[in-house]
Amino acid sequence: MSEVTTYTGEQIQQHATREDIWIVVHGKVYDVTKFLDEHPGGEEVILEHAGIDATEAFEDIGHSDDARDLLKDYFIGDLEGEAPTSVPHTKVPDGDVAHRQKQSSGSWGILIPVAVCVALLAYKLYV
Ligand code: HEM
Repeated sequence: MSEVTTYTGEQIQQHATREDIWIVVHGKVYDVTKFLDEHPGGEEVILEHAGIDATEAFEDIGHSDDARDLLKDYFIGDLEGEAPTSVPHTKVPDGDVAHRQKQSSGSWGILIPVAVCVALLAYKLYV
């Protein structure tokens, strides 16, 4: 009898990106990274459940028996403990956020001295 690997909710949450995506359906863990492109319902609906429990969504659609059979191809192990219902971190990488903040403060950083210079020039010219 072969042992089935088990994964905790925390481990599953680590796999929540397009390049590495796990979902939970009925207490089983699936690595659907390679299936994203092939999903007849589109990748967006699967991405929405990246790293979390997708059982309800999977059942709500009323997937066919073929779809249920397909699940087996992506099975990697059983869920241990509670299924995650959300991913703790934002899907936007930290670097991106930092980059955007830097950019906006950068443009203000230039605008303020320019405004001061213009005001000084205007003062010198007209007073
Ligand atoms: C590994 C997991 C999944 C597999 C293997 C799978 C498989 C499939 C398959 C084979 C179909 C074609 C219709 C059918 O045979 O039922 C389908 C359609 C669809 N799936 Fe999935 N699916 C998965 C996960 C999900 C999830 C998590 C959602 C979330 C809502 C979802 C939403 C849909 C939708 C909206 C359609 C289109 C239904 C339609 O156009 O009638 N699927 N899926």
